[in-house]
Amino acid sequence: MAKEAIIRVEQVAFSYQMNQEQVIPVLHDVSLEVYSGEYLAIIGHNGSGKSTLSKHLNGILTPQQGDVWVNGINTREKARIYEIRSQVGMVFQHPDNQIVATIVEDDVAFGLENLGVPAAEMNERVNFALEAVGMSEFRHRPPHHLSGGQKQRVAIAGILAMKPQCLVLDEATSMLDSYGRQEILSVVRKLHQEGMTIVTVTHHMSEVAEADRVLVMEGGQIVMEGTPREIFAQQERLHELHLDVPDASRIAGLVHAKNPAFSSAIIHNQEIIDEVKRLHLRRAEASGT
Ligand SMILES: Nc1ncnc2c1ncn2[C@@H]1O[C@H](COP(=O)(O)OP(=O)(O)OP(=O)(O)O)[C@@H](O)[C@H]1O
Repeated sequence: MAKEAIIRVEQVAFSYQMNQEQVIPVLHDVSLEVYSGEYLAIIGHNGSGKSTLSKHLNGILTPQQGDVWVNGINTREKARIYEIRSQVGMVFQHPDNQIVATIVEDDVAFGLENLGVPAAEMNERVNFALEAVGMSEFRHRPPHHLSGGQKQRVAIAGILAMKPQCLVLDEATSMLDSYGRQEILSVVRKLHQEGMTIVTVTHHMSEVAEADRVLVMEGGQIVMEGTPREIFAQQERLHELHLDVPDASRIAGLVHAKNPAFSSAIIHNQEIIDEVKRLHLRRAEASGT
């Protein structure tokens, strides 16, 4: 069955115009599709254009050349921007900058109020969204009493209340401690399992290992594409691009260099344990013990 694209980015170019003399070219002829139900990770070193690209996915930025289509709507159609943003929602790096109300449930309802959703439906959607991120019990709390991870969950709930098809996370875990990151990752994992399309921009390679597909950016272009396993197998190329691999891939690469029987195609911690067990078993069988 042909894959259905929710978002199409076609030959996009974009520069930031600082003043009359200074222009910073960032994206150069970038094309990609985001398919319904996939988990896509976008990686690249600082300044490679990931955030600028992600801001094109729901019309926060519009291309200077090329087009971006969200379910067939061109993001240049400013009259349809709410429609676009209710289909593709974005979560940013700083939880504090995304929270506008003084009570959690009002914050989650904020976007719906702007859309003029009737009160009964609004209540239903806020309940659903808070439940989905595990924040129902905090609904009457002021957001500034919450931890970073909890605030990000409220920000995600505000987007889920709009019933989007696609959630774009732009370094949404980078300000959080490891517990906060795990909170967000488990919410995102669950949403994806339930069918939501996820696009994540991240520097955390262990998060990338969870994706279905990875795009690597360099100098405002997409220079690599593949599954996490395909991408992380190319450690030298990633090194040239100043990118890391998950700890599990690095360890497997080191062991593989000493013992080629140990697989280097490893991206998850659990696979290291499985590989050690497999080799032990093989050795035991070979020695007849
Ligand atoms: N609002 C802006 N005004 C001017 N220049 C900008 C703006 N936002 C980004 N840039 C510049 O555009 C280039 C690409 O930035 P962008 O944030 O898209 O990259 P990135 O890959 O997301 O980087 P990082 O990993 O550091 O977040 C950088 O040179 C950056 O300084």
